[in-house]
Amino acid sequence: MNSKTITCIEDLRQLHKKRVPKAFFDYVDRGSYSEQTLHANRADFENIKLRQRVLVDVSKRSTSTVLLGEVISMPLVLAPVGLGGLQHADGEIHACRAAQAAGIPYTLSIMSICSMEDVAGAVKKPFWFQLSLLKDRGFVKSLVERAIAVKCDAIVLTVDLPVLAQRHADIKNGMTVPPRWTFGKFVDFASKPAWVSSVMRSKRKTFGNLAGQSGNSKMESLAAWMNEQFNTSPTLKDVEWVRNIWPGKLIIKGIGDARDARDVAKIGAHGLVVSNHGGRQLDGGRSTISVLPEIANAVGADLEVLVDGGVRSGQDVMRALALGAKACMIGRAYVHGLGAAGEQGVAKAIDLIRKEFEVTMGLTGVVRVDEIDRRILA
Ligand SMILES: Cc1cc2nc3c(=O)[nH]c(=O)nc-3n(C[C@H](O)[C@H](O)[C@H](O)COP(=O)(O)O)c2cc1C
Ligand SMILES: CCCCCCC(=O)C(=O)O
Repeated sequence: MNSKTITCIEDLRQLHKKRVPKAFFDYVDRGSYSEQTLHANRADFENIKLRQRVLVDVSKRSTSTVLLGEVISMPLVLAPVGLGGLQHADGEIHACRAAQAAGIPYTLSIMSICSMEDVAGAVKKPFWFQLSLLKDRGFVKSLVERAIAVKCDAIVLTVDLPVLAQRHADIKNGMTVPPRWTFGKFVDFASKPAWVSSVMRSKRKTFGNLAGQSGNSKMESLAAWMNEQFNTSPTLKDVEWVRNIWPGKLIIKGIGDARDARDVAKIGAHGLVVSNHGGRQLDGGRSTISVLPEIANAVGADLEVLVDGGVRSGQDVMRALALGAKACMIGRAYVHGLGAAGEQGVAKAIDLIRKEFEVTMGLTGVVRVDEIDRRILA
């Protein structure tokens, strides 16, 4: 990667597309059904106009903030992303290292290729772990115990997958468990030799956290196991159950309605993420940035509100903070960096957003993160 000619997240996306087989790139890039929500997430950010302020001393700016009691270098968190290790060999380790070097939290997906023990053994600081309420509660409990043992900082409990939506591109690309092989796919893989030699040769190719679960070594039984395990429609009682078995910080991810937000505040979660799973679940739903103000109003100071979905720049981070978020999560923005160039690519994605955020602070007349509010919006 020629770091100097990469000037925005879209450049990393183009490089990612060039380097990673189409099925894996589309798995990241695309959304569910007609992709209306995927596109609304972006379009609604672009419609929020910032107010230019000058004649204010902005020579000394700080992007740092406090999130859930921890000082972080900017209001940004890497979101949980399944199958990261198929974008780049040991992808989750690369992403976590880049986040920690940049001073921001990293969230490991339950559906990662590297297990939480693999990541903990390869990085210096604690990270966040994303949990799903699978049907086998004994197994969920064992994941929580493992998260305690590897000293995870927080659990991010994802609740927006009560049923699984369809992603047309994944079906067309044979991005299924087990994968469907076609002649076209072989040709595509052959045109990405660097990816093939690293990812295909990597010893880690299946879901690390699920090792030992129903036939994890056999793709067919893993598919059946996953379909059964994810189809559980959890309720608030289940969230309370996690609250009772996890002693640390708990963040509920996938909230899109003020009623759910108030419920989550009542059961003593520390934070929530306004999220529609990056436009990969409910299609036809509202963008997250348009839902954020009503959720921030509904919970007030009871818990910390994060938002994700469509964040691609430091300007987007400013818009989200102005509308009530304490921080943003990014998914695709960093995975494009991961697919493009591993740890260096993720570091580049974070750095691009950090620099844009810092400049945007200066051009909207603010020097501290806690000064950002609705007044910076036109
Ligand atoms: C390829 C991919 C895999 C994802 N896997 C997970 C996951 O395992 N768990 C989860 O809670 N969210 C998952 N998400 C959703 C992200 O955590 C996040 O909500 C979303 O990417 C935010 O939208 P953005 O990509 O536009 O930033 C995934 C998203 C993508 C793009
Ligand atoms: C059985 C489906 C698991 C999906 C896990 C990854 C994910 O959340 C995604 O959006 O993709």
